[in-house]
Amino acid sequence: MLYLASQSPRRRQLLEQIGATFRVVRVDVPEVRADHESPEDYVRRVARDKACAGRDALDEDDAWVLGSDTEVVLGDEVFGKPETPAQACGMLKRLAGVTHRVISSVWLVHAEREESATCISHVRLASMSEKEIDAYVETGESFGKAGGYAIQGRAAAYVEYLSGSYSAVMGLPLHETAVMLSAAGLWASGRA
Ligand SMILES: Cc1cn([C@H]2C[C@H](O)[C@@H](COP(=O)(O)OP(=O)(O)OP(=O)(O)O)O2)c(=O)[nH]c1=O
Repeated sequence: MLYLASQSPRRRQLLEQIGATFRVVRVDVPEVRADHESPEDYVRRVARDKACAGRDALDEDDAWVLGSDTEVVLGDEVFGKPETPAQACGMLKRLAGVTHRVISSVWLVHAEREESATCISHVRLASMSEKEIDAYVETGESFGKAGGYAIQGRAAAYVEYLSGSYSAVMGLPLHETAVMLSAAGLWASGRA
C-alpha cells in the first residue's frame, strides 16, 4: 500500500492527477536548516525525514511511504513558507524581477528500500510594484507556499520564465514520482 506523508492538499491533488492509489499519513517534521547544510541537501533531508516519519508512524511491514519537500532558493538563501503578510511581502520583494531556483525532492521509503529524486527548476518572476505585491499578499495565496507565491494561482500572472518541472514547483515532481512508483510496482500508466 502506498501512503503520502503530507498535510498538503496540493500534494494530494498532484498525486491524484497521475491516477495513483494511496492513503494519507499525517506527519509533522520540523523544517530547520542545519548550519553548513546546502539548500539542496536540506530539501533532500526534509523530504526523507517526512517519508521516514510516515513509515515509523504506520509501523506496517509492507507500507511504501512518499515524502516530499519544496523550497524556493535565492543564491544560498532558502525561502520557506511565510508566516505573516510582512514576511510574504519581504520574500516577494526579493524574488520579483530576478531568477530563483525551486528545489523539490521526493523520497519513497519501504522497510527495506528507498528511492529518491530531486528537481531543480528555475523561475523568473516579473518585476512587481509595491502595490502589486501588497495586492497579491492580500489575496492570502502566499500562505502555506514556499517563497510566498503559488505558480498555480494568481502568481501565474507574474511568471515570466520557467525551466524544469511545473509540478515540482507546485510541490511534487510528478514525472520522477511516477518513475519511482512504477519501479516499485505501485503505479502503471493507464491504470484508473
Ligand atoms: C513555489 C510554490 C510552492 N508551493 C507549495 C508546495 C508546498 O505545499 C509548499 C512548500 O512547503 P513544504 O514544506 O514543501 O510542504 P507543506 O508544509 O505544504 O506540506 P507537507 O510538509 O505536509 O507535505 O509550497 C505551491 O503550492 N506553489 C508554488 O508555486
